[in-house]
Amino acid sequence: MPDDSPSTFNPFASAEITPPVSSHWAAKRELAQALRELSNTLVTSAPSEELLKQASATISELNKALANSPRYYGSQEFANTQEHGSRGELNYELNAIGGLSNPLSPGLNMWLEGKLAFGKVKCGYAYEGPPGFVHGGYVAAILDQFLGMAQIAGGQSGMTGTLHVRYLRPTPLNTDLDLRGSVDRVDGRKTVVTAELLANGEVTARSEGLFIRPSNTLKEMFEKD
Ligand SMILES: CCCCCCCCCCCC(=O)SCCNC(=O)CCNC(=O)[C@H](O)C(C)(C)COP(=O)(O)OP(=O)(O)OC[C@H]1O[C@@H](n2cnc3c(N)ncnc32)[C@H](O)[C@@H]1OP(=O)(O)O
Repeated sequence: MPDDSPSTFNPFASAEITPPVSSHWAAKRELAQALRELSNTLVTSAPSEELLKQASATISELNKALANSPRYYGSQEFANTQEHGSRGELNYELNAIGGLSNPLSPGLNMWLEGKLAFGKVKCGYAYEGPPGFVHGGYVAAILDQFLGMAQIAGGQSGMTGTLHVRYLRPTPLNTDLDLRGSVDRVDGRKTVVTAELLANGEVTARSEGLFIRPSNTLKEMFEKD
């Protein structure tokens, strides 16, 4: 699984949101944001059935128009075109948790300051689990992605082998959430990373992840087209 990102591309260099690599992705980010707003409206409104059906029909038409364009299934297929950015850059657009062009992603922003990792995210009503609070599965997903980035400070990257989350108190919706983490230890192909999720300065969840740099066999599996 070679890193084909240009050496100048480091989305984790600062707290600034990494700009899109092209006007194509800028437009997609806008559409993804509009879709997030649509999701938020859908789960927080009670329009008439007539308006709901009208909206379904309009959106289906729009979907047909968009689907009738070149299709690339997954970041690797986009990268293979050599027109839509490297796989590293595409991760920043398409990733399920941090991708800004992916409307399902809450848009986790992450960066490294020396050996410390930081992150910011906000989850709207579409992420509700317990009333008024973020679903625990999303909390775990955010921590998984964040720990996966933080492991870079240990000098290698790998897949999540285990993820432990301790939910200390409910994580509020519609609140700026902060993450901070660091590498605890590196042992051969294994990296252990710890992180905390905070709301209004209070820790709501603590986590530890074991990341394993894949064996050659697995790497070959990733590399095959
Ligand atoms: C370049 C990549 C970029 C990867 C890009 C990074 C993105 C990270 C951010 C997103 C995070 C994700 O969602 S990742 C997606 C969720 N995770 C996954 O789907 C992972 C699925 N599992 C796998 O692909 C595999 O099982 C691996 C990679 C975890 C390990 O496979 P392997 O490389 O063949 O490992 P193997 O030789 O068997 O074992 C090596 C050592 O690790 C131990 N070990 C193996 N698996 C586990 C495990 N799950 N939990 C604990 N320990 C384990 C073994 O006992 C052994 O210890 P010893 O005998 O040496 O002591």
